[in-house]
Amino acid sequence: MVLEIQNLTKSFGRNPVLRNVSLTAETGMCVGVVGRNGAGKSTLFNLLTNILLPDSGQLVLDGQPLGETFPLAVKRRMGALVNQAYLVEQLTPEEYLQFVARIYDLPDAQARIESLLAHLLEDYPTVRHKRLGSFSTGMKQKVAIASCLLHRPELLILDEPFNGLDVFSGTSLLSLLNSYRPQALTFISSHNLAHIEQVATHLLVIDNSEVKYWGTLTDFMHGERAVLGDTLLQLIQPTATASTQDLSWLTTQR
Ligand SMILES: Nc1ncnc2c1ncn2[C@@H]1O[C@H](COP(=O)(O)OP(=O)(O)OP(=O)(O)O)[C@@H](O)[C@H]1O
Repeated sequence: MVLEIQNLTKSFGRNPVLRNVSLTAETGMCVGVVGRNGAGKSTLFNLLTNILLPDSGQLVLDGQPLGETFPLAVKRRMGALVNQAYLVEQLTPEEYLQFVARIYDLPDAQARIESLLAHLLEDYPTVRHKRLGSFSTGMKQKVAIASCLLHRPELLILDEPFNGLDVFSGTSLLSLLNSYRPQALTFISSHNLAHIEQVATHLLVIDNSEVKYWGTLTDFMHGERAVLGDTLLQLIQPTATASTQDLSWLTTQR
């Protein structure tokens, strides 16, 4: 799969969020999308999943422009965790994934469902009969991630998948994503740059509505064993200064 993002531009009212975002990426790449709060990462993911329409620009998949409404056949090739993970809270995790399997027309998904849930939810045997409404934030997140992977998507879009995950679950998800990487083109965002470093092959840095960097992670780090966060700060906040706000009312001793 080859995805071309061509000059995507999006504003909300008078607020330009993305300007002329362009790149070409293909199966096997994992693109880490990073930038400050409000930089436009989720907006980009919403454009990639047809939740939002661009003001201009387009997406081209394997040479075919996707148009305003992505064809169903294209949507079936995608798996996405965007915005707040939405689950049917009355269902157990297994029932929910069976529901997702039906949407994707997967007749024999039971073995997949069992193995994914058992991998992602370490206490699966004890929680398997509980309704999702009673799950913790992190447990819900893991079920949502399982629902994105069930149909083996060729385009995997994960907006902040590590949110709510404990250190063990985060490590387990990293290993799963690294194993799955050759099967798909993955876009992933995270403010935890240690996670991005461990999973991304490529980096897309968005700042001030524009692409500040697009390329391999290795090139971004100039081939050095630098810390990704430091290199990123140099790029998007070269004259970083401490806040000048007077917060002594908060920080002085009582
Ligand atoms: N539906 C909307 N209507 C109006 N403005 C929006 C909408 N969605 C996002 N925005 C604005 O677009 C900008 C980019 O938001 P977006 O959620 O894409 O940022 P982000 O990079 O994902 O941020 P974060 O790291 O905080 O999750 C922000 O200024 C936000 O206020």
